[in-house]
Amino acid sequence: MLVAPSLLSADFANLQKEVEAVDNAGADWIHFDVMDGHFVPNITFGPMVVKSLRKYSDKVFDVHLMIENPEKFVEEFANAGADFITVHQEATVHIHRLITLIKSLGCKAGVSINPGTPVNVLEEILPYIDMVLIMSVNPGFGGQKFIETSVDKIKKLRGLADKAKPELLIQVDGGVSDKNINMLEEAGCNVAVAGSYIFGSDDYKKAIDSLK
Ligand SMILES: O=C(CO)[C@H](O)[C@H](O)COP(=O)(O)O
Ligand SMILES: [Co+2]
Repeated sequence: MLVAPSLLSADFANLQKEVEAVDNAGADWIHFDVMDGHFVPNITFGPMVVKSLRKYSDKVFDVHLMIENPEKFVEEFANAGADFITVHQEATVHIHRLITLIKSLGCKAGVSINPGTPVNVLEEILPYIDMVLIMSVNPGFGGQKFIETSVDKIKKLRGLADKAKPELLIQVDGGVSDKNINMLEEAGCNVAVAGSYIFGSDDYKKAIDSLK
């Protein structure tokens, strides 16, 4: 299981220190939650913050865009040093075009779906993408309760991916902790995003190790 601490629950006054701390604690990826106050009811940060932190970690920078009009901003995030750019299926009517743009910028492409969106909408796009992000809370905030039906969605997606794209990464985001990680792995998830569980603990290494 790859572990991606979500900076949403980090100390925003000390982001450099927080990135270095989770990097040293064994994080595989660093997860950036970009929110615009339109697609989700919260605002976080943009590409300048990603770029500023790029020099403090060589880990995979995993940018989760929860914004309207993502096509206008992916190039800036690619230039800022993003390795993965994940866009929401619900945020665009031209997902194939957007994926093609992300790949042309030299990034890996992910597509995310909200809890109310069925996995079937992804069937035709799977061959073109590197990762699906299953939201296991409604996007916008850290520290929410895990939505149990997400486990069945992961199983269903793993079944589709086995046929269309066996190497597809399945990422789960929202309410992930040591209580549900085994169940998520059994369902077919291979990247766990965790914000409040890691940054809310007093030992980042112990928290990350418990998810691995
Ligand atoms: O995308 C997100 C919210 O929209 C976050 O990545 C997610 O909520 C992580 O926080 P937590 O682990 O505390 O639930
Ligand atoms: Co996220």
